[in-house]
Amino acid sequence: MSATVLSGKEPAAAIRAETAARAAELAASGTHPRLAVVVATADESSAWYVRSIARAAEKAGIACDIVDLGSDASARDIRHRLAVLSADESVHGVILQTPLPEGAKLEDLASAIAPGKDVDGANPLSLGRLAAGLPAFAPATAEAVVTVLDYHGVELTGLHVAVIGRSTVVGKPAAHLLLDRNATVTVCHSRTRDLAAVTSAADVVVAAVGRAGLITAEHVRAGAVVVDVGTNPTDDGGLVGDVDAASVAEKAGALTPVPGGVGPVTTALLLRHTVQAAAR
Ligand SMILES: NC(=O)C1=CN([C@@H]2O[C@H](COP(=O)(O)OP(=O)(O)OC[C@H]3O[C@@H](n4cnc5c(N)ncnc54)[C@H](OP(=O)(O)O)[C@@H]3O)[C@@H](O)[C@H]2O)C=CC1
Ligand SMILES: Nc1nc(=O)c2c([nH]1)NC[C@@H]1CN(c3ccc(C(=O)N[C@@H](CCC(=O)O)C(=O)O)cc3)C=[N+]21
Repeated sequence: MSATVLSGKEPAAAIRAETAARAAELAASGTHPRLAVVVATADESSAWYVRSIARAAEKAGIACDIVDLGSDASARDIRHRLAVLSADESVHGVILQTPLPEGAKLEDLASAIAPGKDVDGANPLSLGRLAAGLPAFAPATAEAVVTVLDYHGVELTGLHVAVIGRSTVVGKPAAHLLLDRNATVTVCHSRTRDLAAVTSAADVVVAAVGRAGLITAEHVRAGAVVVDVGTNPTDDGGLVGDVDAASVAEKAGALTPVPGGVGPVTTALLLRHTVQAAAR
């Protein structure tokens, strides 16, 4: 028995099409949606993401400025640039890539992103509003997790979901979005004792760690739904998830692939948020 593949390609294409149509409407009325991507890292998985944002933005009719400050940028420089972009009326969305240089903390720097332009939900105000159930942009990756499950008809109410990872970009906001959908959520991290025991009690496992192949069949209950958020570059230029797909596919009921799962949906949602920000 092999797990059903929960592809992100179809929901991503639908979101991109709707986003391109809205971008064209806005352009016709004189607003040209623009996203600024601030980069201060040489991380390869971040570089993959930035390339796919630039490509998808172009296709959707959204201008995309890559602002590369280099991996030795200071926290002060990054913060200043975010503030300048936030004050620029021609820019509708601002995102800061992680990881960041030593000593720079996303939660701290992102407070310089105006909440209305915070299309990746990185400003602590956005995360606070999300946790409080108030309107805010959710981090695109966290929203992509729920979007993929929705698209494939996974009804979350009452399910036990184990989220592995507690970052501000993925784990924490994903836990809030899942709670909002009436799931029972357990958040795991590097200090979790007996990870496999915790995750194999869950109906749905969301892996957002950043370690290739960490999640094996022993972490997963038979028939469970597994969402693989990890994007780990391989030596030969490929990309693999946090889930050991070969062993997990034999036990899980359903599994999102890498590539072609959460990633494309993340990119599509980021652009949707940008158009929403431009429409305001
Ligand atoms: N597909 C997509 O759209 C996206 C993919 N990603 C990918 O998702 C992954 C996670 O990203 P991000 O959240 O930013 O990463 P972070 O490094 O910020 O967070 C990783 C989390 O995993 C936890 N962790 C580390 N090792 C273990 C372990 N052995 N067992 C259990 N938990 C562990 C850490 O725990 P602790 O807090 O205790 O340190 C931390 O909470 C990366 O591969 C990244 O590239 C990220 C964003 C978007
Ligand atoms: N503030 C911040 N927010 C992020 O969301 C964020 C970040 N920093 N830093 C880096 C990680 C990594 N990440 C990816 C998203 C999509 C793909 C993606 O779309 N991958 C394609 C393959 C790549 C391609 O085809 O171009 C796929 O999975 O099919 C990859 C990686 C977001 N991240």
